[in-house]
Amino acid sequence: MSQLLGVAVLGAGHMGADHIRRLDRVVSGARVVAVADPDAARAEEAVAGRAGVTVHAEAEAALDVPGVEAVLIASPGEAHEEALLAAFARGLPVLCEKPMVPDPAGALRVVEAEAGLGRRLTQIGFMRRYDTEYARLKSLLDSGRLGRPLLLHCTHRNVSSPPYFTSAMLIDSSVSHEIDAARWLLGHEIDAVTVHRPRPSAGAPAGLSDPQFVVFETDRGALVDVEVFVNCGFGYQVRCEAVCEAGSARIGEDHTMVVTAAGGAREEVPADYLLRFADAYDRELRAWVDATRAGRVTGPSAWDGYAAAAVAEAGVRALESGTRTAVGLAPRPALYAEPH
Ligand SMILES: NC(=O)C1=CN([C@@H]2O[C@H](COP(=O)(O)OP(=O)(O)OC[C@H]3O[C@@H](n4cnc5c(N)ncnc54)[C@H](O)[C@@H]3O)[C@@H](O)[C@H]2O)C=CC1
Ligand SMILES: O=C1[C@@H](O)[C@H](O)[C@@H](O)[C@H](O)[C@H]1O
Repeated sequence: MSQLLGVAVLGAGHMGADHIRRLDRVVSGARVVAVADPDAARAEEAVAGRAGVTVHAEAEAALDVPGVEAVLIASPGEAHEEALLAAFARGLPVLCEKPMVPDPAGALRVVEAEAGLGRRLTQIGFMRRYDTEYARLKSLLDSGRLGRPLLLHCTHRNVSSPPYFTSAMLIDSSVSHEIDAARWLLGHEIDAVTVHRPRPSAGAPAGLSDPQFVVFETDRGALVDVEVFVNCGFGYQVRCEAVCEAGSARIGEDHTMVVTAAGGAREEVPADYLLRFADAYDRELRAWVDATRAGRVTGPSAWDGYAAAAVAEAGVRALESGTRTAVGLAPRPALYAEPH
């Protein structure tokens, strides 16, 4: 491995451009070597002013650039399976944005391909695991001081959704974070989903079922509810309260500054995930670069990516049918025997 980990970034949109900036300016130990995006203007804009970075229309061309030692996938979810398999074929470690692969059959093919290699190469971009508040909640639950967790109440609000957003994406794009966070915080698998739809907000695009109220049942008897509202109009809010046998713990309420002036107080609300989770993305990439340089793979695994896809797919079916829907998970390969 060279002194600075050479990274190819696939996809130079919102997340890709932000990760390129992060690899270049925030995280030490890595350098961006190649960027691929079919939108050449976007790729050029993302690498502007950076010497020694090549730009490509095809993902595989970027992977084959000399000096590429690892891959960061930030293309749309539908492109992830092909990119992951191409990285595996070259033995390259990967940080793949969520959703790992949106459809569970494709996600399982990725798991099987990695298990076939006999070693982990993939870390999935579930950045909440690197957020200070989530990490503190996880430590508290793991300590057992509050007894067994019984309920998680979650809120996930975005100011507005992108134009391509569908009702299913509230679950498989947005709630995918709560699916992973719940599995990780509780150490349980999710085995059933019910989705309730209140009347849609007048602030949501016509035809979008927004907000939604999602209820997950876990294999050890806990319940997780998620209010997801992606056109709330007022701010980016991600909250979670764990209710346990001997107490409760709440995160996501005191993240920003409170400004007191002119006889009143005003709490700032972040506008989007890039602001709310800025530190978490930094820590996520630092952990990935450090582990990769040390020849290790840590963090959310391809199995976690598959489990999230399977639960989300059951959630989308529950949304469409209006009924409680069971989640079917394939057997977990030995490679992923460690707890999530
Ligand atoms: N962890 C998080 O909080 C977030 C994660 N995401 C995830 O990041 C990924 C990218 O999302 P955004 O940046 O918001 O989307 P975006 O639409 O802003 O950018 C995607 C870029 O990928 C390019 N692209 C399309 N096909 C490609 C291919 N085959 N190879 C390389 N590039 C390709 C597009 O031209 C576009 O420039 C998605 O998986 C999304 O779910 C997005 C927002 C937040
Ligand atoms: O991952 C993300 C987006 O893709 C998704 O669309 C948003 O709802 C989430 O808040 C954000 O974290």
